[in-house]
Amino acid sequence: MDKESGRKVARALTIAGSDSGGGAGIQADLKTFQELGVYGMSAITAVTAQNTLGVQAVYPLSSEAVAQQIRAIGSDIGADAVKTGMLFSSEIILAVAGVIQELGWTKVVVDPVMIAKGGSVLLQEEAIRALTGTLLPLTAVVTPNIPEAEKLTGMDILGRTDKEEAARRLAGFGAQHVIIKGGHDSGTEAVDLLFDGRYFTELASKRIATGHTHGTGCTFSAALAAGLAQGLDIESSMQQAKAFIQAAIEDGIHIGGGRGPTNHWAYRRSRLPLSNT
Ligand SMILES: Nc1ncnc2c1ncn2[C@@H]1O[C@H](COP(=O)(O)OP(=O)(O)OP(=O)(O)O)[C@@H](O)[C@H]1O
Ligand SMILES: Cc1ncc(CO)c(N)n1
Repeated sequence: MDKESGRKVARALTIAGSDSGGGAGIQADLKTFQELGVYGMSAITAVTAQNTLGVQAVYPLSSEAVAQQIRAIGSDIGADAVKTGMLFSSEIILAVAGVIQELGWTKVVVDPVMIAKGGSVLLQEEAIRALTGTLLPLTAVVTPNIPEAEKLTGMDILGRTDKEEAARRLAGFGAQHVIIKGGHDSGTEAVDLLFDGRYFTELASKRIATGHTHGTGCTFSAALAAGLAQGLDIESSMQQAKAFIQAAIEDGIHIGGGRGPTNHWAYRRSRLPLSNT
């Protein structure tokens, strides 16, 4: 609660890696929270030296440093929703899961970031078991892209039936909801599949032909967490997140010599009333 205005302020925390280029990771998450009117906070897991051309170096923090940042927030400010992004190692995953449990947070969005679009490793191979074994049981929504869903479940995903089976397996690890994202699919639409443990719902949008897709997954999961922080249910949060990322991709920012970032202010601008001037 803001004591002076008496208004309740929605608060969201991202636990993720820093992208020096500003298009993905912590930077994308905080921009997204801000654009959606949510107070953003961060616990940094690793610093990456990164730009539109790729990841040049990764410097992970100690699991203690990560846990302390989260506890600092939990013991004072609090968070209405949390998202995780790049977690890098099993030590960091175990620490994050431990503190989330300690603080009793339930609106937890897990984006199981593994490999950057340029191919750099953002999650060590041996950490996959820690993710499925300790973090997914605490998760309200897990948001893998197709290669991540394949890795987590150990199965190939070739079509809709496989996607459904993978979603069931991810729910089997304890995630309450699963969204398998369709950015890596072929086809004229980008179709995201939501599974709530019983039913499947699809959310499709026109696939945009663009090279400016750096940070799409981070931005989508941050928008999802922002919606949950604001008290929306999972389906409404997903609709808002899909509209947010669609606008951000459509209006990509043309900077750098490689895969450019999306435009985090495009959604707000698309909703502004037209001026008469
Ligand atoms: N070209 C596109 N056109 C429209 N929507 C897209 C496109 N690419 C991705 N999306 C949407 O963006 C969101 C993120 O999906 P995507 O599969 O790209 O995530 P990701 O691979 O995890 O991203 P990242 O590389 O940042 O980790 C989803 O809602 C997806 O449907
Ligand atoms: C720090 C960071 N997190 C996530 C991604 C995935 O987009 C990235 N490239 N960098």
